[in-house]
Amino acid sequence: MSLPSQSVALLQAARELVQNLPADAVLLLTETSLPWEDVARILGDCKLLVAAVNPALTRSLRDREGWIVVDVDSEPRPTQERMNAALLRAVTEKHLQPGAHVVALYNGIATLEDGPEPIDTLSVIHLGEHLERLTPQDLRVLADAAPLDVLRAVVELATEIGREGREGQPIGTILVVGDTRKVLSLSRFQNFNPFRGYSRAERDVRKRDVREQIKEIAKLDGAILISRDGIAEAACLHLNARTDGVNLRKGFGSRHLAAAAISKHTNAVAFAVSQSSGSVRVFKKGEEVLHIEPLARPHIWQPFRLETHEPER
Ligand SMILES: Nc1ncnc2c1ncn2[C@@H]1O[C@H](COP(=O)(O)OP(=O)(O)OP(=O)(O)O)[C@@H](O)[C@H]1O
Repeated sequence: MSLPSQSVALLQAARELVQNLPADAVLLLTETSLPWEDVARILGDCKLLVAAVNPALTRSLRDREGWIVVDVDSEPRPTQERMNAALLRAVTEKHLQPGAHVVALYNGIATLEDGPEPIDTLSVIHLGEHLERLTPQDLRVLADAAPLDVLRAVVELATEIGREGREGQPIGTILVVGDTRKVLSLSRFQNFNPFRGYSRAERDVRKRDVREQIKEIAKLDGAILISRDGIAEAACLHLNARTDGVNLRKGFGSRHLAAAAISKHTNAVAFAVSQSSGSVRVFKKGEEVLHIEPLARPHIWQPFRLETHEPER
């Protein structure tokens, strides 16, 4: 197998951009297997991150010195989202600095129904302030509330709810993670619990399809409670923790206040997704410890810049 000439040209362009801009790394998001020796030869000493839809494609690369395999889930999702997820993961795993410049190669123009497609697009991505907000240290601040993989899944869920809304409408919610018994004792159900009757596997937020279901549930009024091992336990909760002594900056309303208060009176962390801005604020012990501006809301979040270059023919 040899590299198609278009891929050769794109890889050469990526290498030149890394040297001349300069940029920090090449991110290769591939849907097909590639002759990796050729890729290595063309990219030379560029730092390379490889993310593949099918994990079998990158299995042989895991032990390769200097190459970094970034895991992305294999569920069908738009390329832009997959790339954002790969970049976010590369940052949280410390392969990239939050302010890094990355040359990304991927298939941006789908021509087949659902078959794997060759890379055809090159983008220069300047990771901006939105990612600076989400370093591994930040996640570690939350680490005693739940294991890292659960926190990552909840961060992803919260930012997606903030970014996407539902049926074209922005939505807000509160996701409370951990200390379930105490949280329930300080809450009341506003409606039937929609998670009732489902198995643990069907409520595990580490699974993408479960997160998709939860996005639907997030439309309902009230908070969603997730156990520290990542199982969605309850929704439609009105949080009743006392709010006196909770100091929030001006401009926050009752949703953020309720999130801060529940985190003050329990060992849970609370993610408030703002309906008005799409931002996610995480509270622990009554204080805001993390602020995440969702990616790919380009009309609002200017720091994320994307420049697309067509390959020269
Ligand atoms: N104690 C609570 N428990 C659960 N949800 C609550 C609670 N208080 C308010 N909410 C939710 O927050 C909504 C009102 O949000 P409000 O605009 O007052 O807050 P906010 O902090 O400004 O949030 P946003 O940025 O989303 O507007 C309510 O409709 C309800 O869904």
